[in-house]
Amino acid sequence: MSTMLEVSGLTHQYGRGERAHVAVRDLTFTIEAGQLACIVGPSGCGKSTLLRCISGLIPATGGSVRLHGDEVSGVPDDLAVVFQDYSRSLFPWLTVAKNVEFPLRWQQVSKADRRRRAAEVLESVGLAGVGKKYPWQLSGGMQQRVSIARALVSRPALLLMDEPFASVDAQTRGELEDLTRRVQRDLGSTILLVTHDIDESVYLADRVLVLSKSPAAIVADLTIDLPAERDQITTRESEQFVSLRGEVARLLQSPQVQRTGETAPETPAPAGSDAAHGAASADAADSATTDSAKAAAAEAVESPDETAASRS
Ligand SMILES: Nc1ncnc2c1ncn2[C@@H]1O[C@H](COP(=O)(O)OP(=O)(O)OP(=O)(O)O)[C@@H](O)[C@H]1O
Repeated sequence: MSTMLEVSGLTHQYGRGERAHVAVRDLTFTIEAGQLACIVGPSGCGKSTLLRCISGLIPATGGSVRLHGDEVSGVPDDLAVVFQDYSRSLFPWLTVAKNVEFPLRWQQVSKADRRRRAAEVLESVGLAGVGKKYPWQLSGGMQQRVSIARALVSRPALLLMDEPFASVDAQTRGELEDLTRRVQRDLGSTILLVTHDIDESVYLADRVLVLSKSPAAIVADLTIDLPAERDQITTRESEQFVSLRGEVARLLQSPQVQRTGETAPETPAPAGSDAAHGAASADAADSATTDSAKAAAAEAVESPDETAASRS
């Protein structure tokens, strides 16, 4: 697998002087082409800031981001973002088809090709035949499908998703999760998705990165070795799923996460170094990441006082 995204020593500080706030500090990791990685972490730890830096919407104040080897400085053409708030992402005065075609207007794509590609991608997200409607004529879940279609129409090298299913009901959320995995498999997309939902991260991902409190540091990088074919009922009932979700939940309560990145240990060797630099085999990375998770979980169980103290 080739490296799609390389984040090295990424730091972002909002403001200056006394008002300065370091949201992420010295983050290093890579995402391989075709991977679906999820980021989880406490509220306010810097997840959205990280995605904004990766997408070039805001500049890093330290370190670098590379997309297939090219340094990101501004929003790359072959990167797309899906935000939580679909109602503010779509243009209400444009039809669904025109919304989806929109990113292609700035590319050398003929009108006929734009129409064909929009229709194809709408079909791939289960919205064949709704191109002539307006976004406000659709349900919330359908509108988010339109946002996903619009993100996919330009065949991005990297798709970033920031809490994409947080504003829809539980059943729609499950459908959109399955859609995301299907799209990733069918199109070979590389996806980095932020979520607050532990179960969702395990269900969706090939890999889960757990961040500490702000400024975010990577506390664990877990390989999710569930079977590729996943099902909302049987996968979530499986022993492997329950064990993995427990591992992520314990990590999120561990002192390592509850400390801020100021005091957290450096990016853990398991995934931050080996997997990140492609130096280790998948098996080695897998066992190492699991070990780091177990160590953090053990720490959480063994030092409840410290956990409580660090939360206060
Ligand atoms: N434009 C901004 N100016 C100043 N500080 C900001 C700005 N945006 C975010 N922050 C601060 O940076 C920190 C990280 O914010 P960010 O939104 O990245 O966290 P998050 O993990 O995505 O949060 P949540 O999980 O609640 O969505 C927070 O303390 C936040 O208050």
